[in-house]
Amino acid sequence: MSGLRVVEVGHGYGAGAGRVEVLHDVSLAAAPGELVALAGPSGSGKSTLCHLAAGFERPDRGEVAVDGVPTAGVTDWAVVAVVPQQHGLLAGLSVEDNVCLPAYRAGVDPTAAFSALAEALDLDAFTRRGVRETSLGEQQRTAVARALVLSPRVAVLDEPTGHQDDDHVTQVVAVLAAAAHAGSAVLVATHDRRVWEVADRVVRLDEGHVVQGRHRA
Ligand SMILES: Nc1ncnc2c1ncn2[C@@H]1O[C@H](COP(=O)(O)OP(=O)(O)OP(=O)(O)O)[C@@H](O)[C@H]1O
Repeated sequence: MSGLRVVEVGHGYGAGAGRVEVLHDVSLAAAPGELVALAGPSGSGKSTLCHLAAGFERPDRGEVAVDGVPTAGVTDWAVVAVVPQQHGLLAGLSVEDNVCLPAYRAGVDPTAAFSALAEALDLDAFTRRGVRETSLGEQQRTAVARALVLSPRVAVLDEPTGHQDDDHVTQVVAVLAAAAHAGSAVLVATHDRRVWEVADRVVRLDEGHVVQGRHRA
């Protein structure tokens, strides 16, 4: 199956008595063109699942793959791109260079994608500024733009609206929906109902178990 596939994943941290089992037999999928929201209480395992989906870690058990290839071996942001909870921007670079970095690395001209994302995410007023001289919300939107600049096959976003006001939440949600509409498989870990409302599916985690899925009415 194409897109993101998580099959019977178990994952934890530490060893011996201090071992914490975080994910238990978790399966989910995001097909190309689908926006899947990952919901659940704090500590339920959303970020852990995002890390695995992004390929930052290899699952202890089960499989996490994009188009059949384990994400842990994928470094190409045209295949899997991510917005980590802490954004992961390069502090020494401008907003524009952060957004365009995946394109520079891939040898792709980012001009058209950058200007569309900068306008859609209200970055235009500070694109030449260093990211250190921008607000946390601006940094978060910069990280969203960076994840989408190559129109990745899979985009994984951890709480991408957490630092946004209402108007900017609307912009981020619209950009994520547009990315899915354009063919990306989009996985969004979020407490934000406004993301759940546009999602094709909401997968809920509780203590590392999938407890329900909801198809949009
Ligand atoms: N490196 C680690 N070592 C040990 N335990 C960890 C580690 N990372 C996460 N955990 C634990 O795993 C559990 C799940 O954490 P995770 O960050 O995935 O939850 P979350 O659902 O994203 O929470 P939040 O909504 O607060 O961001 C928590 O109990 C957390 O303390």
